[in-house]
Amino acid sequence: MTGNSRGPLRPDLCVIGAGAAGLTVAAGGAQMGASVVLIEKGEMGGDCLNVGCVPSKALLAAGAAAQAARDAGRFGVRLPEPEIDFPAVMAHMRDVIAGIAPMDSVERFEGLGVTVLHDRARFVDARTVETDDGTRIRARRFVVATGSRPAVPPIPGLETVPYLTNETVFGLTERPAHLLILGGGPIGCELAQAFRRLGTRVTLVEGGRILGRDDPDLTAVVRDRLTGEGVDLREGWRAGPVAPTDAGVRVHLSDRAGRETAVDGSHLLVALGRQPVTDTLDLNGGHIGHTEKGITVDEGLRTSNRRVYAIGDVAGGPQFTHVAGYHGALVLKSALFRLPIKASATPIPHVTYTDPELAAVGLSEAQARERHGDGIRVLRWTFEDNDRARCERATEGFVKLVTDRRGRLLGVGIVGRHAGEVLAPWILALHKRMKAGALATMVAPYPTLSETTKRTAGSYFTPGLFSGRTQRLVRLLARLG
Ligand SMILES: Cc1cc2nc3c(=O)[nH]c(=O)nc-3n(C[C@H](O)[C@H](O)[C@H](O)COP(=O)(O)OP(=O)(O)OC[C@H]3O[C@@H](n4cnc5c(N)ncnc54)[C@H](O)[C@@H]3O)c2cc1C
Ligand SMILES: NC(=O)c1ccc[n+]([C@@H]2O[C@H](COP(=O)([O-])OP(=O)(O)OC[C@H]3O[C@@H](n4cnc5c(N)ncnc54)[C@H](O)[C@@H]3O)[C@@H](O)[C@H]2O)c1
Repeated sequence: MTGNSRGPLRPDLCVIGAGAAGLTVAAGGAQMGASVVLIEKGEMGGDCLNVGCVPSKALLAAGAAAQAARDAGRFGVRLPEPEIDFPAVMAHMRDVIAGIAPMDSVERFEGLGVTVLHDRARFVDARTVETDDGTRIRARRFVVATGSRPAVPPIPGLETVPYLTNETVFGLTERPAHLLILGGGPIGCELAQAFRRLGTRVTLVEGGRILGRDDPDLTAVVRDRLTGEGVDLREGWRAGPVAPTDAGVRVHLSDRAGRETAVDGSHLLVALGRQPVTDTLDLNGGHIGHTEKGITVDEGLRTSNRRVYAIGDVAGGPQFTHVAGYHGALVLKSALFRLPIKASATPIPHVTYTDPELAAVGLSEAQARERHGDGIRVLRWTFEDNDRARCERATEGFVKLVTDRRGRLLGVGIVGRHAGEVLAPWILALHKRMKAGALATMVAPYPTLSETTKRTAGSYFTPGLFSGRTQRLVRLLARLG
């Protein structure tokens, strides 16, 4: 780097935001020989580590431990109702974060040679970024990776009650008696199950249907489990005016038919989607086009300013940590090696970590019908037909595969135990544009949940394999001796 204390810093790469997206670029860039300035205004690691994936999965794990004790009777192991030490659960969650944090720390990044500035950044012109303390950076390329924050819609009265979002819920010190959750997306569903299993009464309000971007056949299984475990699920009800009560908060609900009702709780969690963090960047000053959905990028993740990339949640596409990391790797390829990149070149999987998990990659049945008409094939294999699932008494769920008429894989959805892990070979198969035969002919170890993969793919061939034609051929060959 050729910067000095008076002039601007002049790195090869200036990365704004140290979440999953920005850290991927900074670590990879520095290790590949580029000079890198990384600017972060808050905590290293961004949302995923501090207020997102990691704490939510740690709470789900604590909830799963409690539920395992409740369900142990099925195996002939009888345990009393588990006692939940909520402060200890939260300490477990913080300990998990603390264990991962060194990977994302200032110390590690400085050790890699990255210049880390703990400050807020904004564009002052098309090729200069400035931090609040006045440090100027004129980089060869900029990468905006400022992420997203919870969207808080203008629900009347919301400002009159203390409400939680993902930025505050993991800081609770006492277990909520009755948690009202607005929004049945991945955040709402995961936290509803985690808190319910940890002994909180939970009411989940969703204006449409839960996990609305997923195949309804798959979400039905998650719905059954949530309600079965006692989550009071109000689908089809939109949250309206909110008001404080003596014991907490009341939310008025209305449905499409114009009916009205209300729900009361001790705490309110708003999980109604995300909004990109663009407001303090002065994007217009940097000649960077944007909408309320995020920074506008092309297939190569470039903004309207050719020096500037935008990646991760702020780029307005699917909002997942693995997408942020994927974007980061692509940008390194483009910015450092000048190679062409295409963000849509590979299918993006997603997993919701409820129990049972819901995992999917590629097209859903509805999307496949829209694109390919009725010539598609839809194949299923249930967890009930899997011996490992039976041994573990986890027979809820199924694999749903969609292929074209020639057996080329179009998409797969799995709802069931460890669905996110079972999805892996399907992701590879879709990435490599394989046909069902490739998975049907592999040997899967017995008894594993992964046998569902082989069986589902194999069912593509069942009608032909066990047909009258095959039977006639076998009899003919037998007669020939
Ligand atoms: C509760 C919850 C659970 C989730 N669970 C999962 C999951 O299980 N799996 C999954 O794949 N995804 C999950 N996600 C989504 C995932 O957290 C995000 O997709 C991911 O964190 C996006 O990474 P990012 O780097 O784009 O943004 P972020 O992680 O938001 O990082 C952006 C960083 O930029 C900084 N910043 C912003 N503006 C400036 C500025 N002007 N100057 C300097 N710094 C700035 C911010 O402080 C922040 O640290 C979850 C999200 C939530 C909220
Ligand atoms: N496991 C994971 O990968 C994971 C987990 C959590 C979050 N995330 C990411 O974070 C994103 C945000 O999650 P989210 O759950 O906050 O948002 P979301 O957009 O997925 O879900 C918000 C839900 O709120 C509902 N809604 C909106 N207004 C409403 C109202 N007035 N009343 C009732 N319901 C209303 C919508 O119909 C929608 O279903 C996800 O889309 C995902 O990209 C991923």
